[in-house]
Amino acid sequence: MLQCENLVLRQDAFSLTADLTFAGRALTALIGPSGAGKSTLLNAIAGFLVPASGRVLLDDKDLTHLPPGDRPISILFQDNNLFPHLTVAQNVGLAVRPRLRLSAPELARIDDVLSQVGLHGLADRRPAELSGGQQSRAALARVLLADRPVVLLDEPFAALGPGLKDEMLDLVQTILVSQERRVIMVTHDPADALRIADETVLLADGAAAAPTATGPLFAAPPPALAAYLGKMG
Ligand SMILES: Nc1ncnc2c1ncn2[C@@H]1O[C@H](COP(=O)(O)OP(=O)(O)OP(=O)(O)O)[C@@H](O)[C@H]1O
Repeated sequence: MLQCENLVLRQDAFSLTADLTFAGRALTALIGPSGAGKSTLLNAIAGFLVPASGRVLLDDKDLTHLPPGDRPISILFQDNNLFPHLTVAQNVGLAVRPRLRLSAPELARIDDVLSQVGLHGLADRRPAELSGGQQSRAALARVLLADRPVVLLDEPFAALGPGLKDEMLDLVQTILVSQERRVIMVTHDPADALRIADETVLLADGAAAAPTATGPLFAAPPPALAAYLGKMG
């Protein structure tokens, strides 16, 4: 169970409060207007932003003051998930060996995760030799190899066309959720949340609302969500 306990997050004049429990093994979407603090909240969970107050807990263990690399958390961003000078296998291997001295069992495991994401046979390519969708799959393969229980997605598929984005969302659901990872996904798009998120957290007006079942939330949106959906037209 992941908890944001009485968190207050500040970035210059911006402030966000979050008192949330991400229970069970659900996939949660974070949605809300631009600048509402979606990335800020993910960064605090991942350890890139120190809270002004409050705690981040995973299964009752206090993570608040652990550096990002020591947290049992993987994060995927929209950009810069892959190093251009490294092959796909090396990019994925960074998850387990920062210096890339990979053992035979590790190389076999890399082959295995590449197959899981549909990149069998492309291990020796460089990112520039892959399509956008294949690059996303390679980044996801690294998350699989890292094998951390919490996975944070900060709109990693936003640059893909709608068909490819849906394919990646489905892959996230079928692989990560079936492996019982705790996935929290930032999105601008209600369709993404409705497609794969069991529950959704609305961020608006400086606060994160409690996680709510996604279908019912969008079927009867509270005023702040209705305003956001209205602006999306
Ligand atoms: N490094 C920073 N320094 C100062 N202010 C920042 C910094 N990063 C973000 N902010 C501010 O914090 C607020 C929340 O930003 P954040 O990126 O978390 O919003 P978001 O909901 O993820 O937005 P978007 O949907 O546009 O990505 C914004 O007002 C932003 O200007």
